[in-house]
Amino acid sequence: MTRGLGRVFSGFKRLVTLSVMWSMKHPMYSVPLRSPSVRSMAVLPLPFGKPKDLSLPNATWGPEMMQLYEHYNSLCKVEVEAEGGQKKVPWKRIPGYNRLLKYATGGVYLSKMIQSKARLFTRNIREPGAAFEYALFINSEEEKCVGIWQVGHLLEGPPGHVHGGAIATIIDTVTGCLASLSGAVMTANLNINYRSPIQLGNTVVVESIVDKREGRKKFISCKVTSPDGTKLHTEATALFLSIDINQLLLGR
Ligand SMILES: CCCCCCCC(=O)SCCNC(=O)CCNC(=O)[C@H](O)C(C)(C)COP(=O)(O)OP(=O)(O)OC[C@H]1O[C@@H](n2cnc3c(N)ncnc32)[C@H](O)[C@@H]1OP(=O)(O)O
Repeated sequence: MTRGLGRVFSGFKRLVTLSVMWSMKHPMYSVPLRSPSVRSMAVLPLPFGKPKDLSLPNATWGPEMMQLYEHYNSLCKVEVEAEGGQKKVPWKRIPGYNRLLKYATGGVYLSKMIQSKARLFTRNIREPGAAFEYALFINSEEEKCVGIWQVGHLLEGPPGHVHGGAIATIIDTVTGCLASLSGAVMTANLNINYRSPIQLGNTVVVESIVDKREGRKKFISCKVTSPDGTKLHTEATALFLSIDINQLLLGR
């Protein structure tokens, strides 16, 4: 039974992987996938339901998180003048899902059944409010990404405060989202200065901008502050390299 299902899954593996990336329109995979086979696969229906957007307010969001969400969400409705007298809405909220890939190729120790349960690291914990609650907003005109994050009790490092690795995850996600605006990337380098600890349960704002580009390289900087911007928690710089997503997925 398991073997039979495995065979069905492996047949669907590439199809679903690529369809999901396509259907979710995540900036990380926003470049059109060009091979004809990929294009035809993308229009086929998914064998599972529409993914739930988790970057929307839930009952665990505190007042600061809600205020920030409403602020950035309202920016997503503001039109600005673009070239040729056209109107544009530069801010967009990035929907947040449990996973980007249903069936990634996986490493040698990952069975096909387990692969099918793969989840985004930041969406690993199902309990709302327990870990990372977040929403990402991107401004493609200014090449800027802002993340609002409420950090739950399961992210404890030093007593009562957020683990440095969890902060690195937050920074990697926000800077990675910005870097992947024009195609798939991988983090090559992440350089973090922890300035002041973040209390568990607090909300922080993560702002990132593109500093420089050089060929495949994107240099991005990032700041993590309190919601009113008065307290600096963390500063970071990151280097992202654009990659061929097909090579990554096929493990070449
Ligand atoms: C919305 C959700 C977003 C989440 C984003 C999450 C992103 C991630 O976490 S990615 C996971 C963590 N990252 C990884 O696992 C990456 C592992 N590393 C790799 O795969 C590869 O080393 C990779 C892709 C970064 C670069 O490899 P490759 O494409 O072969 O590049 P390579 O030829 O070695 O180097 C290209 C250039 O970059 C430079 N470079 C590469 N790595 C680095 C580095 N770490 N520091 C500085 N420069 C570097 C090289 O010196 C070279 O420079 P130049 O062209 O001037 O000579």
